[in-house]
Amino acid sequence: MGTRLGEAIPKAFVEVDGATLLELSADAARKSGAVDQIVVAAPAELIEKATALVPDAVVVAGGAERSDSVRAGLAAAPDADLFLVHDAARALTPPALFTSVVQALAGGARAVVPGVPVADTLKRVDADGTVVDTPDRSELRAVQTPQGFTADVLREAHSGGGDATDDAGLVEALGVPVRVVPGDAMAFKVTTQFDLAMARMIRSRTPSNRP
Ligand SMILES: Nc1ccn([C@@H]2O[C@H](COP(=O)(O)OP(=O)(O)OP(=O)(O)O)[C@@H](O)[C@H]2O)c(=O)n1
Ligand SMILES: C[C@](O)(CO)[C@H](O)COP(=O)(O)O
Repeated sequence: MGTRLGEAIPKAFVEVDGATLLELSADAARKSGAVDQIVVAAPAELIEKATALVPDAVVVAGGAERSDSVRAGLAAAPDADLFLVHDAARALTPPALFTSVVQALAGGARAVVPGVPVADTLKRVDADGTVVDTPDRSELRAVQTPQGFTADVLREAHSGGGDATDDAGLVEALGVPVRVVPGDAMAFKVTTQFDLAMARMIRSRTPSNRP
């Protein structure tokens, strides 16, 4: 719904320089050449609009939480061997990142996430706002999407109906190793107005990136 963004419409339908986040994300997947079929999980009342924006996609009704939307997408592609789960909000993701995740899957990994080193020092904080400890940031990665999985792994991870902030979290709970490949700063998630302003500025300066 884009609550943190605070626009009047759901986030995927917000425009950046004439194209919606949804169109930009679908276009990056398409341009990668690594994706055979796009499935879009959209708010139920916006299925028609999503279909008009991404006519080559299968469009399904998403769910209340991210994982519910992923499960709806899984159900719509029963014959897929591999799945890439991508946030519409990461609209400037370079097509090459899709390719690199698929290449890691082709190389034998069953679960792959793009990750970037964290630049800030991170603190674990308790409910009162007091620092508990400082994790060693050299061991930490900020992970992005597309996250790639073999179909059997992603289906099993979602079979219990659980919720997690990313799909890899559900896969980790199965004990399946998750490979990290280098992420890309351009795959940032449009979450706040600052991110949206950044996306608009970047896109207005990179015309070759237009669909
Ligand atoms: N019920 C949901 C919630 C999120 N998403 C996907 O998860 C991505 C990242 O989620 P987030 O940035 O949290 O989007 P919102 O839930 O819209 O943001 P907010 O929490 O601010 O409302 C979205 O782009 C969308 O692709 C989804 O498919 N279904
Ligand atoms: C999947 C994700 O983009 C990986 O960083 C992230 O966890 C999504 O979180 P959100 O709260 O749904 O934006």
